[in-house]
Amino acid sequence: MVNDDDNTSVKVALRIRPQNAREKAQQCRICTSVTPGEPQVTIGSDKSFTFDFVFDQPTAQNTIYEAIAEKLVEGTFDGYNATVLAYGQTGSGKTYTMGTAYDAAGTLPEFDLGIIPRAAQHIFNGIMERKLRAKEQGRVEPIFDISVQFVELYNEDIIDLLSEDRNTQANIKIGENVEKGEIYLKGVHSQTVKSPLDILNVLKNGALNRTTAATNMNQQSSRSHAIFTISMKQQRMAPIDIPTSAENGVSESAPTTPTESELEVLTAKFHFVDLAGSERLKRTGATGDRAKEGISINCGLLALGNVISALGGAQGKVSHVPYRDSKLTRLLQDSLGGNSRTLMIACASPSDVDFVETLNTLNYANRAKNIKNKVVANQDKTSKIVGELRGRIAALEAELNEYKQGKRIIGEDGQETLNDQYHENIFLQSEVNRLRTRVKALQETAEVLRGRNVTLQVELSRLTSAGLIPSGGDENANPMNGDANDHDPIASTIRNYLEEIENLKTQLIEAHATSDELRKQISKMKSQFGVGLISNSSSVFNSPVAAGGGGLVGYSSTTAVIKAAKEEIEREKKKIVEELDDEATTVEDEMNEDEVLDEDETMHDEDEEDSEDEQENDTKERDRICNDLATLQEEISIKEQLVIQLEQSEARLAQVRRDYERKLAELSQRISSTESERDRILADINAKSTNSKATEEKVKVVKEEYERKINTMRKEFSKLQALEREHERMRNQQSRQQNELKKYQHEIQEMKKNKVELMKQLKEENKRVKELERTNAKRLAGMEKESRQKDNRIRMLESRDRQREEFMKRKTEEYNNKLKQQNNGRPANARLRSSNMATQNSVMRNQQNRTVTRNTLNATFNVSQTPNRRGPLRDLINQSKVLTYSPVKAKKRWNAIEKGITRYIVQRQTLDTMTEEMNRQLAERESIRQEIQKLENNFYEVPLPGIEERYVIQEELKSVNEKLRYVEDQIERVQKEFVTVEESGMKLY
Ligand SMILES: Nc1ncnc2c1ncn2[C@@H]1O[C@H](COP(=O)(O)OP(=O)(O)OP(=O)(O)O)[C@@H](O)[C@H]1O
Repeated sequence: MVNDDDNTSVKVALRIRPQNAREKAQQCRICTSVTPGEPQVTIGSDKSFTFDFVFDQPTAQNTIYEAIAEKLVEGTFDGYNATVLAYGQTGSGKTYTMGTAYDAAGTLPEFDLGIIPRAAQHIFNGIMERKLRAKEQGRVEPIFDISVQFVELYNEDIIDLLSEDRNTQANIKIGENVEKGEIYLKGVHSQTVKSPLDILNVLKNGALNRTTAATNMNQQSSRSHAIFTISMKQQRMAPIDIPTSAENGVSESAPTTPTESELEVLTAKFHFVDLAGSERLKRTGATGDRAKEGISINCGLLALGNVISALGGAQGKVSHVPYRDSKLTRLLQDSLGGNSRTLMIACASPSDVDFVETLNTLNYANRAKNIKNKVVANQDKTSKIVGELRGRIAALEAELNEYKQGKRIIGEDGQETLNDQYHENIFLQSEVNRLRTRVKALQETAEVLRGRNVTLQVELSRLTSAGLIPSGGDENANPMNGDANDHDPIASTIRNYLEEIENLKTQLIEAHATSDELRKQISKMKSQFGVGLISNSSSVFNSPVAAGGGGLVGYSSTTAVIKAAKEEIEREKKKIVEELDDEATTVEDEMNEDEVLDEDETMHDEDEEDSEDEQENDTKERDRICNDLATLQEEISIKEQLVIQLEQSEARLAQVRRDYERKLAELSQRISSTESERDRILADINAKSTNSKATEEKVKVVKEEYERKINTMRKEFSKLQALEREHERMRNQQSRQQNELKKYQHEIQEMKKNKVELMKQLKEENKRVKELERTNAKRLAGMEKESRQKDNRIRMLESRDRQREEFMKRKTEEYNNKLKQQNNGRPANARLRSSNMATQNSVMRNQQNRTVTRNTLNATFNVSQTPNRRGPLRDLINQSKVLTYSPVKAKKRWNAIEKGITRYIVQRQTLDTMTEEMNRQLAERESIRQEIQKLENNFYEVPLPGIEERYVIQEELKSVNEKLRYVEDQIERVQKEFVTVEESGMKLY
């Protein structure tokens, strides 16, 4: 059971908390603004971010829950894992939003309850609802097992918050179920819960054990990452789809009816992750243990940032994700890029004092948007297997039916073939049916003729008794009688004419009878199978109606055959196109993979040659298979053309048939009118037979007239005959075409076999390629490990380098001096420019120092760097990477790396200096505010100061307020410049 949106992106929500009392007291400005009606936030004056959800300051807890968490909790009832992750600086509201610090004593008002307590309530309400529904519907009630775990990650140690025994903590291990792609904790207590209150008690007890401490920024700051997990196991009776059996066995596409139900076991895990604050160490003013905690927190979050970057990298191509770099990322492995619906809530402060932290949070969250997870419901294996087996049984039953009917047989060579006798049998049966129809028609004709004979006999005896015809068996006197009247031209003409009429009549009756019989058969078939089935079924091709030749049914059957053949071809085409697409994607992926491999293999020449040969062979082989598939596709297109031609000739045939039928009807109409005319004239002649001369005259006229008429009719009749002959010719052609169609179908069958063969080969090829991929991936992982170690060494060297560089201090001093000067009236941009110049100059000077370390770095950095997306330095290294090794290229590459590093350092230094400036200005703003407060107090002091004194205070207040406005403008300006500098260079992570 795969989810519809099984490729689900990690959703990101931003929550901006209201300003706290301290920020209000400091009269901090609000630096964030949310676009109304849009999930968009702007920080500073013009830097905007868009997320899946954005909640501004006044948003209530229940609104947040309903908008983002409710759906995820519902999903756990269908077996989908979920993770909610709160990220942000200290005091930004992570714990408040998640509800991790729940107080079961009930001091927390309902309004303030976070996501976890609400989810607990929701889960148990859901359980009750489902049980009640099952009861009402007379079904077996589902059984639920809910258990919870609560751990914290403190200084890279996993601590079970539900365990009293702190000694067992060392035994906690992270395990992985590779088959399910699931990460779990060994040695962690899992507590079964029976009610929402149980969950809340567990939450409270765990929260009490959690490591918190007061920092500069939050009185109760969480010093660890907390993961609260609710596991749900559900056993329920789920309806199963039973395929209905058709007459010819059970086909795969047969409609299904949900009649039975079977036991289904679903499991799901919901992780609630409350991360520790992401702020810089400096801001919390932490020292000692707090500082150590801070470093550990930042390492974890840095690793998380690297994982997010790797997963959300360019075009979703992920080569290596460093999950194992920290325990936090390892624990969240299945929530990031794995089997879980994941939501990250970025918590932020609106105040300008937290400008830099908020900007960092927004950047971090922005990258998480690109992560794609693969979400699959956790259904137990047994239910899955039962479903698969049921399908298999249906297919086997269908096959068995075909064997029973003799449609399929096993040849002497053990190969399965379609039975010729079966087809012959069906053909003969159709022939018998056709003849049976004809016999019936002839019987009906005979019946009509018999009736007509009786009528004529009666007429004859009537005329004889009336004396109009001589009696005594003198048949010669009867004008309608043949041979004896040869000498009488009128009589012979009339006789011939009558004979012809009789023949035509007989034919007409037979045609009517045949058509009636066929019509009956059609309506019988319609009522038996329904119209759709008749027109679609390919068995109609062999039906008696089709073989019966001519008529509407024959036409519709051939149309059905053509339609079926076209559909078959369409299906084949689609399959081939899909397979070719798949193949193209695989080839493309492999090509890309090859590129990556190529890069790495520049340093492993021997391996490279072998691998290249293998890959070349693989490519050739795949090309060959692709060509074969393309040829097959071409042949099928040709066949398709032929089927179209068949269809056209079929249409022509139908037209001729229609003409023929119409003419026949007209002729029969005219025959009957001529017949009545003849009767009338005969009666006249008989009545006036006394006057022979006049009679002769009249007879002559009548004769001439009739001869003319008969001639015309003969002409028409011969035309009709020509039409009939044409019809016959077309029918022959049609049967030839039907044979051709059969042949084509046989050929398509053969082609299918070939295609199966090709697909097999393709599969084998893919298997081999995968094997190769696995080997390469292993090698790549090894190389990446090596590369990481080298990265660490580089980082170490860089930090030592930086420590040595005293120029930073000098530069800052210079900057501060310049700033002071600028405060006295110099324009802002000039100041920034000079600051940057100073930075550049310092860096230039510093480059000379750096050449010493450069040799060391040179030795450390070799061309074997593997691609990864961890941080800007690694990005630079990857960007400047060249495919083949040469001293010149290596030098160029080194220069590019060095330039990048310099650029990055300059950018970091500028940002750091700007942050310091911002902090200094914030501090200045604070002192101005205090000064204002003091002046205001003096102004309203009791007893009130004198007028003069108050005037002086007022003047002072004016100038201090102006100063405040100036400082605030400065803060805004630096914030703007900060965003610009940050955007201009590499990203901070
Ligand atoms: N949306 C909000 N509405 C009202 N108060 C809030 C909101 N968000 C946070 N707060 C308050 O702000 C203070 C700090 O919040 P909280 O402890 O949740 O921050 P945190 O991000 O978890 O910090 P840390 O990382 O240090 O643990 C708390 O007193 C909390 O009640």
